[in-house]
This record gives sequence, structure tokens and C-alpha cells, in this order.
Amino acid sequence: MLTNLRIFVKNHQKISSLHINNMCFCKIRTSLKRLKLHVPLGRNYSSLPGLIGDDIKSLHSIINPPIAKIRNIGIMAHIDAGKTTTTERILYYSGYTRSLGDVDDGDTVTDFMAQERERGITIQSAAVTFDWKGYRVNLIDTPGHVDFTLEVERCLRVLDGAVAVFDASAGVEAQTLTVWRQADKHKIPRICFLNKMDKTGASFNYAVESIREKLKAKPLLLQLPVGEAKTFKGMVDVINKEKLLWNPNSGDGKDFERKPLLETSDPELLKETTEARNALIEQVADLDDEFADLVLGEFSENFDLLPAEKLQTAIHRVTLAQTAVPVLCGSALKNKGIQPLLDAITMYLPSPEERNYEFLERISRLLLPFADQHIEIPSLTSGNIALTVGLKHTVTGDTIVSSKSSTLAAARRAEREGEKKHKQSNEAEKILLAGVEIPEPVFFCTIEPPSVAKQPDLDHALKCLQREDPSLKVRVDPDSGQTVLCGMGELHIEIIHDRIKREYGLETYLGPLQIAYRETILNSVRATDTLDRTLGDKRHLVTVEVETRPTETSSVMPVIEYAESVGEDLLKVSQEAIENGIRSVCLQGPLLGSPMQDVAITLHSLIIHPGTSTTMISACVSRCVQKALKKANKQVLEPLMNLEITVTKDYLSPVLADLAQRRGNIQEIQTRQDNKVVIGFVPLAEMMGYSTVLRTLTSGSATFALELSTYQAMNPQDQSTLLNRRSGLT
Ligand SMILES: Nc1nc2c(ncn2[C@@H]2O[C@H](COP(=O)(O)OP(=O)(O)OP(=O)(O)O)[C@@H](O)[C@H]2O)c(=O)[nH]1
Repeated sequence: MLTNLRIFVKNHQKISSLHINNMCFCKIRTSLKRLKLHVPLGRNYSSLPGLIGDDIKSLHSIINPPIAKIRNIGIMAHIDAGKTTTTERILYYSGYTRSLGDVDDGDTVTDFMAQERERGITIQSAAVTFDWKGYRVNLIDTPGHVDFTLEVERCLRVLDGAVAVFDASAGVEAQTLTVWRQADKHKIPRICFLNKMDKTGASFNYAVESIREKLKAKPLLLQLPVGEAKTFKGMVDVINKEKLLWNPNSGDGKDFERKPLLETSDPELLKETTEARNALIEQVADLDDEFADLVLGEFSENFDLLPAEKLQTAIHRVTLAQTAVPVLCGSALKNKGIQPLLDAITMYLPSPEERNYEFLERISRLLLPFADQHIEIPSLTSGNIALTVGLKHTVTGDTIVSSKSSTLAAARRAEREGEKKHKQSNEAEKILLAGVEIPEPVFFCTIEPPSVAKQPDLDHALKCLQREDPSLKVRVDPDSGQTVLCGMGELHIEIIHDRIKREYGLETYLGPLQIAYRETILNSVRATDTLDRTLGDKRHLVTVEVETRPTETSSVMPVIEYAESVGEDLLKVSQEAIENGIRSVCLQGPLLGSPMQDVAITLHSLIIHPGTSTTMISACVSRCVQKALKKANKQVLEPLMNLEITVTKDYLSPVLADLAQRRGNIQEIQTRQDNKVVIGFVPLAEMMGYSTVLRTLTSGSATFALELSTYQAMNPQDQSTLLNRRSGLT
């Protein structure tokens, strides 16, 4: 298993144990040879940036560029916005690949998993490293499909900046909002790239407006498009007042020219650009005091005299402060606008030293990632992204530290600092990277190995896959003993099934896909129970009285309370056993065996005979709570999903008619260019196999996004149908 590793070093010093200067010459030579052996020259890859012959200096520069020249960035967006295509162009223009890969032909660098190439979607993030005009860029292409949200989050926490890619004909879409929120959470500075400017319906203004309205972000328009949709030819660089046009005869887009806008040849465009530049200067001055002083002091009379570099430096600062987002445009597919995007990445997104990471990590074996190829490297300076192998106990979301004691010491130090600052500062939080939020799985199904003898192999495969992807949950059904997979969606489970076959050589069988329901109770019930058992010569005797009731506010875990009559001394020895007993019984509700939610349990009395084991206390509490839950009025809760469907006007009616039959609740129908966007809620149970139905209904022209909204009570009729089906009555 490969682990994505971000090396953080206090004060950005090198890690001494991995320092290249500590290596003897022959070891460096060996590394060079190894480097050449592992370089993926097979497909279209150029040699690695900077590596010319057996040149030790260039090896050093590959591994250790100055930290100010490093950019660790991610590419994120709604599904199909064009992240992978953009990444492919970036790799080509930076000289990393020698030909252009195509998502639709299944030969891109970053979508290297077989499932990605077959389906034309990104599932797993891929990291690549390349150089651009003296900068080292470590780039991660992340998936856009909602089933793989966790994959995006695990990348965001190690990045210094991100490029948000938009389909210029659609603007902000459902998953854009999700990834944007994730980037907000991890405080990632961003730039926006309005892709697909060549597509019918593409609209620069519409996309910019949707950034303003839906993302509540302040767009800084660094470019204006020249033409739109079929007429899209290039763009204007607002800061330098230059026109960037691509030579129509240059197939690969390498050939483009930058021309100053002139009063004689482009009077209209020049006027528009001057207005846009002035507006940009005012906007940045509003957000950055240093720049405001400069503008008001020296250049208030004539903004034209303001040097481009001053404006660019100020834009860098506001991007870093995340008070605004630079916006660029282009068409990755038609090879337009990628080189300026690369310039903007190096110019506006921060270097690692501009971000606040303040702790040390140490590791033994390091690899530089090039999508599915890796090169072993002897050392790395802080601020880089690398891979390491062989860590047996790490899972996605872990932070690797040099030692527990140094982390604790750093945390204590930070706490003291925090206290000094009157407890206002949250320094302690800086010690650890924010954890990844693991979404709740909404689907599950049983999985069986081809024979009982293969069960250990299946367990091993699932254990490894879970370490990579904590949104995959695995449990054993206590009644049937079967292994159950719980995932984020149909596609997620399908991909896991496929990976078990391809990567672990195991042909497994999946049971029917089922919805992850929950249960709750509607009234208060009391129950008492006594457990009296003699094991050997020891008597175990417990008597408990509990009350179960619905909670007022939503709570996934059971709320546990103790009546005053239950003595504190008694609780000291038994509290853990009691709470274990309650939690275990709440994992399997009385109706469907689904987890209980919104339930509070009060322990009213507890009598324990001396010498009774904690296991017996747990067992008695479990049984008593179960009794109370069974007596209560019960309710099944089903996952309710947020649904967003984008469909052309012609197919709106059949889509709406179909949704009505699926218990869909339409909230809003928006108009987005030539498309209608249907926004609403629908129970997940009604959405099994929906992608096929939607494709048939709309001749493949519609797309949809589904995300868990909440759990809602099922109506009595649907609930009884479900219970009958589960008990085999219908
Ligand atoms: N017209 C047009 N189509 C594009 C452009 N960029 C990408 N596409 C097409 O859009 C589709 C999706 O492109 P991808 O690059 O796979 O998009 P993605 O965002 O990586 O997709 P996921 O990783 O699955 O979320 C493909 O059919 C591309 O050929 C563009 O600039 N213009």
C-alpha cells in the first residue's frame, strides 16, 4: 500500500536523517540508476524534469527545489467539468508527456486505474510532479463523483492551493458546492478555471455570476474571453492588456501569440479591458490595505500607470487570504488557455512556506509520484508531496509524526503559547492536520468469497481497501455470519467489487444492494430485568431498570443518562460496561436490525451483587434496553437524498413525471442556459438503478447528482411493505 505523505519540517529545515548531503557519492549514483530504470518512458512520458544524464546536481534539483518555488495543488470540480483533460494538457505543455491523452480514448496519465479508463471518470486521486518556468508543481487530480467525496477530502488536507474547474456552460454545480465547502474547511486558497468555453451554451458571465451567488466568493476577473462557444478563440489578459490567440493550425495548442491590445486594431476590446482592469484594481484595493495605500498614493490619477507586478503581488496576497478568487477561462479539450492557467498557478497560489504547518515528520523510504509510476528518492525538503511504502498500521486520514512524545511536547508548547495569548489563539489545532470527515454509508450488500477457504483472502483485501478508503465500511452480520459491505453509492460498491477481482485476484459474489435504514422510537417505555447466573462457584446477579425515550434533537449515538438514585460509587466500577451494553443493543434496532437514532436511555436503578463480572452487567443492561425498545412504538427512518438533475428542456416533462412516481419532492426548477436544473428531495430507496432509467428517458442527455440530506420517517404504508418484504411475507 502506498501512503500519501506530506513532509512538514519545523522552520522548513531539512530532515537530517534523509539529508542528501549525508549520502556518499556512490549511493547517489545508485539512486540515479534506479531513477532511470523506474522512469516511465514506455508511453508518452518525457524524461523527468531537470534530469539530464547522470548529473548529480540535476538530481538534487529534482528532489530539492527551493521551497518558495514549490506549488502543491489539487484540481477539483463537479463530475465531468474537465479536471482530467485539464491535467493532461498541463502535463503536455510542461513537457512531462509527449502526446496528448484523452479521457474519451481512455489513455490519460492520471486516470490509470482500469475502472477509470473504462468509465472515463476519476475514482482515485493521482499525484504527478512537473516543472513550469522554474517552479516545481506537485499536482493532484481528484474525483468529481459524489461517491468519492472522501477521496477529495483526504487530498485537500495536504494541499497548499487548488484549481477549481467549472464547465462554463453549467457554472456552479452540485458537487462544486461540496468540494468548495471542503476546501473552505481546510482553508485552501483557490483559483477558478472556467473550462469548456468552446461548448455550445458556454457563458463566461453566467459562470462568474454563479460563483458569486452560489459560492458566495468574490471573483477577480483576470481574463475576458475572446468569443464564446463555437466562436471561442482565446482570451484577453486583463492585467497586461494583451490578447492571447491560438493558432488554428496548431493542433496541440502549443503555438499561441500574445499581442498588446491597440487602439487602432481593437478599440472596443481595449475599452472593455481597461474598464475590467480598473474594476479589478478597485476590487483588490478594497480587500488589501497595502495595495490600497499604493493605488491611492501614487496611481489614483491614472490606473494605467500601475505596474502589472504590483497588481499581481496584491492578487497573490488576497488569494492567500482567501478573500477573493482569481478567475481564468479556456478550453482544455481545444487546447486553449492552459499555459496562462499554469502561469496563474505559480503566480497566485501559495508556496508551502506561506502556509502554517509547524511540525515534523520522519520516514525511511520515499518515492516521488508520477501517477502510477514512482521513483525512489533519497531525501526531500519540507513542503513537498511524496509517497512512502510499508506502513502497516496507517489509514487514510492519519497524520504521521516523528514520535508520540515530540507531538505531545509540541502540543503542550502550543497550549502554553495559547494561554499566553489569553487563550484566544487556537495554536494547539495547528499541531495536527484537520481529520477527514467520513460520510455515512447509505447502501450495503453482502459479499461472499468463491469458497470458504478464500474467506481470509477476502478479509485481507477488504482490510487493505478500508485503510485506503474509510468511507467503505465492512461488518459481519451477527445472524447470518455473512460479510457486509457498506458504501456511499451503487458505483462505489461496484468499483470495490471490481478492485477485489483485479487487484486481489478474487472473484466474489455480491448480494442485492440494500438501503441502510435506521430506526427510532416514538414514545417512552420503562423496563426492568434481572440476570442471575452462577458460573463455577461465582454468582453473578444484576438488576436494572431503564427508560427509553425519543430525543428532542437529532442524535446518531444513544444519549445515556443516569437517575440521581444510581450511586456514584456503583457507576465508577460499572459505567463503561453499562454504556457498552447500551451502544451495542442500539446498533441493531428491533424492526430491521438497523442502527437506532434519536434515542435517549435513562438508567433508573442498578443493583449489583458483589463479584458480578462487567460482562454480565453489560449483558443485563443490553437485554433490558432491548426489552424496552421492543415494547415502544417503533418507526423506520429512510435516507432522504438531495437530488439535482440537469436536463435539456425537451426532456423535462418525462423526467418530472418519473420523479413523481419515485416519491420525489421538487423544490425548484432553475434555468441554466439551454438546460433545466431540477432540485429536490427523493428517498434513496426509489433511486436504485436511476442512472440507467435517466439515460433511457433523456437519450443520455441528462446528468444527476445525489447526496444524503437526512433520515426521514417512512410513511406507515411504505414501512409495512418494507417490513413484510424483509420478513418474506410479500
Ligand atoms: N467541449 C469540451 N469538452 C471538454 C472539455 N474538457 C473536457 N471535456 C470533455 O468532458 C468530458 C469529461 O472530461 P474529464 O476531463 O474526464 O472530466 P473530469 O472532471 O476529470 O471528470 P471526473 O474525473 O469523472 O469527475 C470528456 O468527454 C471530455 O472530453 C472542453 O474544454 N470542452
